[in-house]
Amino acid sequence: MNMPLKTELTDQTAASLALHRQEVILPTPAELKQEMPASDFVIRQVSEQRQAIRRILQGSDDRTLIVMGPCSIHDEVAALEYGRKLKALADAVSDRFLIVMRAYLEKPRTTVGWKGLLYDPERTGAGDLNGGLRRSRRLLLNLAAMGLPLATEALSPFAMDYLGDLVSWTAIGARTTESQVHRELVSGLPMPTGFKNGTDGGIAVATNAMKSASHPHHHLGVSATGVPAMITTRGNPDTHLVLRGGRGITNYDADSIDRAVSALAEAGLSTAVMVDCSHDNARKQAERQLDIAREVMAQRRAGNSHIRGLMLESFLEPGRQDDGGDLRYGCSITDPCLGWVQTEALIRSL
Ligand SMILES: O=C[C@H](O)[C@H](O)COP(=O)(O)O
Ligand SMILES: C=C(OP(=O)(O)O)C(=O)O
Repeated sequence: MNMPLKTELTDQTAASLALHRQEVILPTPAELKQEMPASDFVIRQVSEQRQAIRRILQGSDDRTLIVMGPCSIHDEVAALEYGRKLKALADAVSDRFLIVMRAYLEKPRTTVGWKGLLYDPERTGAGDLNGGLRRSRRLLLNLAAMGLPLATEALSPFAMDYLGDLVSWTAIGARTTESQVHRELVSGLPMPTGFKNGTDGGIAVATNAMKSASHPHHHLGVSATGVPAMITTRGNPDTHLVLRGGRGITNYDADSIDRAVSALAEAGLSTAVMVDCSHDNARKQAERQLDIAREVMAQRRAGNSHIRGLMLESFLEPGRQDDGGDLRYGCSITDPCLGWVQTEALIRSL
């Protein structure tokens, strides 16, 4: 196992650079995967789950894809308890829904804040990617062992190299959909990926992202063995739009969805749409997700076959809490979530 190692920078330029940044050596993706391998069974399961998601997005399976779970994971014990409950629910409704668990390990921040288990698992502010990578991979392995398909937000362009083999669906968030680096990343990802609309509610950034990510790219990266590499990607044919509202405006109503579908069709892109019932659509009030999910499913039942998925933020306990002191078990420390009781009742009622 690689021990953390602070590099000594020797020449003068490097010394001045060292004032601005420090380096802690991490395991390479290949080393971490060797230390914590995914079994052949899990690899096959992930591949089948990705295929099942693709079938829904392409319309050959008319179930609804639901990506749901905590806004962020800060406590692995609570995440595993949530995963067990979710798996039982997912099995019970599998004739109507394909449920994928949000196992979000990286959080994009509007300015600053805790960036997720991957970066700072003890939430001390000091950062610990060595610990975060291992704890993140262990958690995904344990959740995958339950048979759950897993979703993450792909934020760091490098994190997927460590964890992507366990992920069945991923999102590019509202704050990064416009980023060329993220579009290049998605172009090389092996799983279906949703691009969120921008934080201002505009969908053009997402349709541009889908076009860009469907093409091959060459970009600067790091190989599985940790050396600089030119990465050549194939283009990802399995991207779709996620409507999450923006700047006080919601976009889950029938007119907004129609406008989005027309824009996608005009651009020659997949018209499969997922509605994120949380974020700006819920105006950060978790309980609004209940009505939004019902309203969107009603549109679907009324014949809007472009609606293929929902996203929900849900955890064991409702609401959110500020981090620090005695934390309420199973309650979000980032955005507010539905509690489990509300979540289960909602899914069964849909
Ligand atoms: O989904 C979570 C948050 O909306 C996102 O990470 C931004 O959070 P922030 O505005 O609290 O930084
Ligand atoms: C940060 C998230 O969403 P968005 O990018 O829509 O804000 C999220 O889904 O956790």
